[in-house]
This record gives sequence, C-alpha cells and structure tokens, in this order.
Amino acid sequence: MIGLYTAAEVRAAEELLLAATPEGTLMQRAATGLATVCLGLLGRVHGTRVTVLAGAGNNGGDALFAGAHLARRGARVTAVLLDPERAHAAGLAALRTAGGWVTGPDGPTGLERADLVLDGIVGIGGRGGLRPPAAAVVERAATGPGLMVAVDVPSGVDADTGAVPGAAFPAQHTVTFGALKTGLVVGEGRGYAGRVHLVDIGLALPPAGVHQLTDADVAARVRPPHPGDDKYTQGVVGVVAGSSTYPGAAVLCTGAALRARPGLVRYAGTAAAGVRAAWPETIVTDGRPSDAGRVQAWVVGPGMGTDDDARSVLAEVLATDLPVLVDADALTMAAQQPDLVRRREAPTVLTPHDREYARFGAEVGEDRVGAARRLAADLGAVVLLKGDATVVAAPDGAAYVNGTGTPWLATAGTGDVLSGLTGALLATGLPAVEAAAAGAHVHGRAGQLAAEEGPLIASDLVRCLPATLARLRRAPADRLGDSGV
Ligand SMILES: NC(=O)C1=CN([C@@H]2O[C@H](COP(=O)(O)OP(=O)(O)OC[C@H]3O[C@@H](n4cnc5c(N)ncnc54)[C@H](OP(=O)(O)O)[C@@H]3O)[C@@H](O)[C@H]2O)[C@@H](O)CC1
Ligand SMILES: [K+]
Repeated sequence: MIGLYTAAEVRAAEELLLAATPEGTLMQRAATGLATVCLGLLGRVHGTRVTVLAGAGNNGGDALFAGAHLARRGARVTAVLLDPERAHAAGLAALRTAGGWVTGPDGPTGLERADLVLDGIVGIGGRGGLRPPAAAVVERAATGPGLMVAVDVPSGVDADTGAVPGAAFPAQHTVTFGALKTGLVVGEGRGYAGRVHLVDIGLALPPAGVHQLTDADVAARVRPPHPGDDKYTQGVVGVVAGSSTYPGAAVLCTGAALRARPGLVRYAGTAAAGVRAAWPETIVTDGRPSDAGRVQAWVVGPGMGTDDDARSVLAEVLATDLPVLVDADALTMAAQQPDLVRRREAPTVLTPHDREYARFGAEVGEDRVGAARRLAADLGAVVLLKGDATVVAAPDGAAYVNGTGTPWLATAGTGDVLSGLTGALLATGLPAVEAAAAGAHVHGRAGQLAAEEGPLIASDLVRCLPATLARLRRAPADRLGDSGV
C-alpha cells in the first residue's frame, strides 16, 4: 500500500530529520532528486532552456538548487524570482555560480522558448489560490512550449485536499519529496499533478491515515478459488436491483458480481426475467430478498426505484445481519431514513456520487477525503465516494484514494457494475473498507482495459472483469496506481 500524507505530517517528519542532519542536507537531497528526474525527462541537457519559477520559501530553494545542477550540466537556466528580496539566498547563489540568469516576472523569463519549466513558487507552505503575480506567470508558462514540472506540489494545489481554489500550475510531472501528499492524487489536484515522481529524502514517516492500493495489494485480496472450494464457499452474493420495466441495471450489476466472483449469485426482484435471460448462471426469484436463499452479502439499489415496495425491500435487506452494499435508488431512500443504516451492526457500504452524497444533508465540498470520513463516521458505514479519484472511508477514519480511475468510466451503467463487483468482494468476507477500495481499483483497471478497444459501455466492463483480475494477479509487486508513482 502507498501511504498518503498531509503537509503537517511531512513537516513533523522533516523536523526530526532536520535536527539530525547538517543544515541544508534535506534540501540538497530534494534538489538532487529533482534534477535527476528532470535530466531523465529532458534526455539531452546541454543547450536546453530551463526556466525556474522561484517563490520566497524553501520550495523556491529546491528549484534554484536543481536549476544550478542543470546549469552545471550545460542547460541555459533562467530563474524568475517572484519576490526577489526574499528569494532563497543559498539557492540563488548556487544558481548564479553555475552560470544561471536571474530576472523578475516582468523581465526576460524565457518562458516562450523554454524546454522545461520548474515550478518552485510554493510547496507545502502554500495557502489559498495563487496570488496575482504568481498566477500571471503560471498562465504564461502554461501557454509556452516547456515541459511543466512541479516541485513537491503544483503551486496553487492544496497539498492536503487537492483543492484548487484559484489559479494553479498545470504540471505534466510533479517531483515530490519524502512522501506522497494526498492532494496530488485526489480532487482537482490529481489533474494538476500529472505523473508523480517520489524522491526519497530519508524521512521516517508514521503510519499513514490514507492509503492507495497497488495492483499487488488488490490481487492479494481477491483470491482465486482454492482446490477445496465449492460454489458456496467462495462467497454468495445477493443482488436486488432493476425493475421489470428497466432490467438493465439488474443485468449489469448481476453480471459484474458473476464475473468478479463466479461462485454463486442470487437475484431477487422484478427484473428476474431479464436477469435469467442474460445470466442463466444466476439463481433468480421474482419474490422478496428473503425468498432468494442464503447469501453472504447483499447489493441493493441500482434501478430498483423508490416506491413503497422498494422501500420495504430495502428495509428488509438492511434489517439482515449481513454485509450490505447500498447504491443508487437505495441511497436516495437511505438518505431519508439514515437510522436504517445507523442501527445496523453488520457492515454497510454506501456508494454515492456527489449528488447522492448531498442527499444525506451536506455537500461534498473541496475536501473529498474529509467528506467521505464525515459521512462514514455519522452513519457508522463505509462510504465509497465516487469521483475521478474515488475515495473510500471507514467510520474509524481509515481511508483510501483510488489510483486507477479513467474518464472513460463516466458513462451510464458503470456504477451498477461497481456495485455488483464490490458486493461480490464483500461476500468473500473481506473487511468492508477493503472490499470497497479493492472494488474501486478493479473497476478502474477494467475501465482502462475496456478503453483500449475504444469508447466503452458498461457491458464492456463486465466482459473485461476476468481479464482484469488475471492481469492484476500477474502484475509485478511494485506496479502502483495510476497516479503514476
Ligand atoms: N523543511 C525542509 O527541510 C524541506 C522542505 N522542502 C521544501 O520546502 C517546501 C516548504 O517550504 P516552506 O515551508 O518555506 O514553504 P513554501 O512551500 O516554499 O511556501 C512559502 C512561500 O510561499 C508563499 N505563498 C504562500 N501561499 C502563496 C500563494 N497562494 N501564492 C503565492 N505565494 C504564496 C509564502 O509567502 P508569504 O506568505 O511568506 O508572503 C512563502 O514565500 C516544501 O514544499 C519542499 O519543496 C524540501 O527542500 C525538503 C526539505
Ligand atoms: K511548487
């Protein structure tokens, strides 16, 4: 698992290390790592044009020292000082000694011809949207030809939440130091960070409160059948979804459960005929969930409607002592009767998108991890908050940010696939928060695989699930999420 950290956690770890190392050591490690990544990205350094945007803090210091490294290797480096009086003195001296030029935001920045732009305006010390002079120079950099590389954090992105309250540096690569900051992989920040490179500066970090699963983590949680398994021991999932008029959600949800966990899937609901026709492997009843037979977890909600019958079916499922995944229409109904969820003792997983989340009484806002944690704590349930980077949080605050999302998943029916898939993992006995995080990861990888063939529809995801799981099991242990690290 990859740990994700806040600025305060990184600062606390830095302080310990700063006290134990000669002055400037950490910045030298950071700057050397940064320059090494830049050398790799540039390929050829001699004669390349580099513009360093340097703010007044240590982030600017990192960038200036890295600029000095590149200048010593023959790059033509221009440092643009946003606050010349307060620029990092040692970094500036190093750059000058290495032959770099220095100017202000209104001087000859070289941005219009740069091969590489290093963003050292602000790092974890940034607060709020970028101030006007910084915002203006970032805008010029973004319209220029240079490769956009952010130092530690893209300036203007909140390192903790990924919020982007104003202008921000749209990086193609972010070279981050010591630990991955949560804001690089969640919310809007994810889109500004580009590919993230982690440079080790020797920090000793405490256990993280937020994690990202790797392919290997997920493969270890989605076990293949053991030789002694039968159809019941692999986990039996029950699906309550769809309606006679709209069987599609039921067909997708059931199909995903079958493809994720081909032990046994039961279906209860009015789309029984459609499900039977699409998936003859399913044991189907058009009666109540209690008529379906024994299951180890329920998925309830996609396309089931919100009428009185649906309400009573939802109440029946939530009254069981089994894990339940609540999605779509069932979320709408649960938001009106949240005590049905609160008083459960067995695990519950809620899978809202932002509008469904708001039905529980508050908007998601810019801090998506915080929002998922709040609702999870309030309801005593695992919350899987869907998004570009889906967030999963447990009532105790444990949280995951998914790293495999793809914009191709923004199409009808993909949520039904996620709930069937995740419900199947829940039925295998995985802790609910892990089933949800693993479900989101597999869903994203299935989206990527399906999108290799062109624009995807939700049924493609179902079709791709077996190959996705097989690929996950073959993935090298260090293949990480697509936040790029
Ligand atoms: N600690 C260590 O040993 C190591 C730290 N390292 C590096 O240090 C970085 C943290 O450095 P830091 O603490 O100096 O803060 P930093 O991110 O440079 O920002 C402060 C400056 O930004 C300004 N500013 C703030 N908001 C702004 C805005 N919206 N728009 C515009 N400007 C804004 C603020 O201005 P002020 O408020 O003071 O006027 C001040 O000038 C960290 O990210 C990593 O890169 C590495 O070298 C490893 C070792
Ligand atoms: K930066």
